[in-house]
Amino acid sequence: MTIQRVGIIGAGQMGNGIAHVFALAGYEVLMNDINADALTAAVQRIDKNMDRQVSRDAISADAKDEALRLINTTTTLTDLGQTDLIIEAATERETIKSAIFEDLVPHLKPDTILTSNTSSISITRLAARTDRPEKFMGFHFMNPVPVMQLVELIRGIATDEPTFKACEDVVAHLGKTSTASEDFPAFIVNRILMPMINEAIYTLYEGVGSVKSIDTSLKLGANHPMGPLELADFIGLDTCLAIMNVLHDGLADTKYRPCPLLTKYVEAGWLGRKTKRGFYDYTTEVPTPTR
Ligand SMILES: CC(=O)CC(=O)SCCNC(=O)CCNC(=O)[C@H](O)C(C)(C)COP(=O)(O)OP(=O)(O)OC[C@H]1O[C@@H](n2cnc3c(N)ncnc32)[C@H](O)[C@@H]1OP(=O)(O)O
Ligand SMILES: NC(=O)C1=CN([C@@H]2O[C@H](COP(=O)(O)OP(=O)(O)OC[C@H]3O[C@@H](n4cnc5c(N)ncnc54)[C@H](OP(=O)(O)O)[C@@H]3O)[C@@H](O)[C@H]2O)C=CC1
Repeated sequence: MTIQRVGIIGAGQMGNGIAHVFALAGYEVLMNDINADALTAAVQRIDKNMDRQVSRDAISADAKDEALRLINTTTTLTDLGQTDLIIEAATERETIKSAIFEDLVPHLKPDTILTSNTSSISITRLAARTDRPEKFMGFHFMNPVPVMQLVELIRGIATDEPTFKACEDVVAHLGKTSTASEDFPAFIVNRILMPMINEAIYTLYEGVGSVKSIDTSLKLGANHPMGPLELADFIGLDTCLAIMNVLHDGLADTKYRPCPLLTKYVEAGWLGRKTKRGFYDYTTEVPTPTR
């Protein structure tokens, strides 16, 4: 099938990045969020990120204008009924995602492909809540979407080959690279990355090192572009905790136990960059380590 109209659900940091790359590749984008302010902020963020690309000659000013023209927004989920491909990028909570798919399905065309950008949640279980598990799969972008090359594609147990191939072709059309993962908790990237981040938080919790020494160690000692605590703040500590819980519950192994300090930060509402406080304080011009 031809994919031209793409629906994106959730206009947070991932949703706006996904809308950005689809519009630049010439797809019509309809972005949905429960919060109208989130949609306004997402379009402003896309505008700003595209300006940066224009100023660095990565795209032309005309390409930016054309891409912005292709992006529309709505707070009404059922408006997404006529799209060819849906990418759900709402908050990492299974009850939220399941409710979205259940509300949406009766309004979809029969051949619309449904996907989730979930970082960790079972694709098979989400698919089972819809009328089309064979046309459902994981479409996992990395953050920041306009910069990161990878899209992880996840087959649920029922995903059929034409659906997988259609998504593979879309990733190629976006100019990105896909890898295939089977449907196990947190797939490939987060199965490996998130325990590393969680271990960095344990290293802080046990007093082995400060925020600065842990991040500097990994940046200069292992050539990571960001230290693990800086990266946790960038991803969102709520999302990191949700992923650790999916690993812990899904694999029933204590090695995935979320660090109690991570849990405490999330309970405090210290979610990282998005709330201006996490392992760093972002209210100062240069982020300040908090421990
Ligand atoms: C949790 C999950 O489910 C899965 C995940 O996503 S895990 C997270 C995966 N992501 C990572 O690991 C990111 C690690 N960090 C990095 O790679 C780098 O720090 C970074 C690319 C984010 C920034 O790199 P940097 O060298 O410090 O910054 P900078 O030189 O300013 O930017 C590099 C490029 O990224 C762009 N950029 C930076 N931040 C951006 C953002 N938030 N949105 C869009 N573009 C951005 C810049 O415009 C620049 O583009 P050009 O090369 O075209 O000029
Ligand atoms: N952060 C990251 O680095 C990555 C995240 N992901 C995954 O992408 C998804 C989104 O993450 P991210 O963008 O970081 O999260 P954000 O918290 O930045 O954004 C989530 C957005 O979804 C909205 N939302 C909540 N419920 C609904 C709903 N029922 N319908 C429509 N929108 C809703 C939220 O609104 P409100 O704020 O009002 O609740 C918010 O605007 C998650 O599944 C996450 O695991 C994947 C790769 C990387």
